[in-house]
Amino acid sequence: MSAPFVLAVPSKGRLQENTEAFFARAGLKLSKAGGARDYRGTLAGLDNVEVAYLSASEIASQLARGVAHLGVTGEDLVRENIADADKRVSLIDGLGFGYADVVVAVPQAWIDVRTMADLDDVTTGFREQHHMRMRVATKFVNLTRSFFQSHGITDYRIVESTGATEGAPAAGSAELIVDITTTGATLAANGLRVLDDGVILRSQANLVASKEADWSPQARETARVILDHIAARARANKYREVRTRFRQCDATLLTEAHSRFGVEAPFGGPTSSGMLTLHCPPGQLYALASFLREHGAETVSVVSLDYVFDRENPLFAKLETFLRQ
Ligand SMILES: Nc1ncnc2c1ncn2[C@@H]1O[C@H](COP(=O)(O)OP(=O)(O)OP(=O)(O)O)[C@@H](O)[C@H]1O
Ligand SMILES: O=P(O)(O)OC[C@H]1O[C@H](OP(=O)(O)OP(=O)(O)O)[C@H](O)[C@@H]1O
Ligand SMILES: [Mg+2]
Repeated sequence: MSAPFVLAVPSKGRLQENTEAFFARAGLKLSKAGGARDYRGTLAGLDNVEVAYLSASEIASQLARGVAHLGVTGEDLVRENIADADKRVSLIDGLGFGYADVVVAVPQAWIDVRTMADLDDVTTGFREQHHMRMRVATKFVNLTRSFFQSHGITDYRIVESTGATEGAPAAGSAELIVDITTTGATLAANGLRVLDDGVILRSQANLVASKEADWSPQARETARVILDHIAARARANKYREVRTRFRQCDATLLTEAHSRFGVEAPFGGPTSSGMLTLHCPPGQLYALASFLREHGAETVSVVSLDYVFDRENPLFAKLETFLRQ
């Protein structure tokens, strides 16, 4: 039997729920054979796929090492945990959940420190006054180092923190922090404020491919099938299907509809009897329906799409390009 294709997904919390829902919407059902406590699962209909349930940071490491072929994890963890990330993994697609910003935050009481340049100014004075370097509490050691370096800040020291980082300044174990924030509530509750240019990374959950994994022809075929489902669902989400039929419907009208409403005509222009199927961005539906009726349509129907399978699969194309590099 050939080696399994490994898909690594988050094992807990909102990331797990969102990941399962995301795959389900794409028609790919994840299931844990042994129930909730099992850390191995399957993907319905794809026998050679092994689903590995892991922590989000472990997923980043396994992708770097090639233990998993594809995985779902946050971009922040990819950039923090994988040196030379763009060579070793490819961010195939942002999944629209798990949004979090990695930020530099200082005590609100530091009214003169609004920017990274201000921070640079105070670090030197701090060192002279306190005979130690300013301390930054974070678990994002690598992201912090490269961001501070890019701003020319060198007079600081990192204090590694694995939990309750926002509490470090009040507890006296650091002067400022680098951590993730989504709503900003935790920072505010701890009397902290993000510097104006202090957003290091805007992260979200991504579908990530590993370069090092064993990309046998069978593994590539499995990836193609998975990415085909995902791309078909993504394409379906972007549009609603609009149908109409009226005599005056012609190529000129279609050109105008395309430029005004961003519609696509996936099956070509109107037939000789004026039958037309369009794919229209959801926000433009009413405007399009009004336009078509103004030009002679009696009826315009609109339906949601579940999947749109195109011959071209941009996600698989991206994977292939990455594996060739
Ligand atoms: N409000 C949030 N809190 C924590 N993580 C979030 C939040 N919003 C999005 N994320 C993302 O979720 C991922 C972290 O998930 P999680 O905390 O489950 O993993 P982990 O850090 O590996 O596990 P653990 O916290 O048990 O060590 C990161 O990519 C992070 O950006
Ligand atoms: O900006 P906010 O919306 O307040 O979110 C940010 C906070 O949420 C997370 O903690 P969480 O409580 O999820 O626990 P975790 O660190 O174990 O993931 C994260 O570590 C921050 O502390
Ligand atoms: Mg966490």
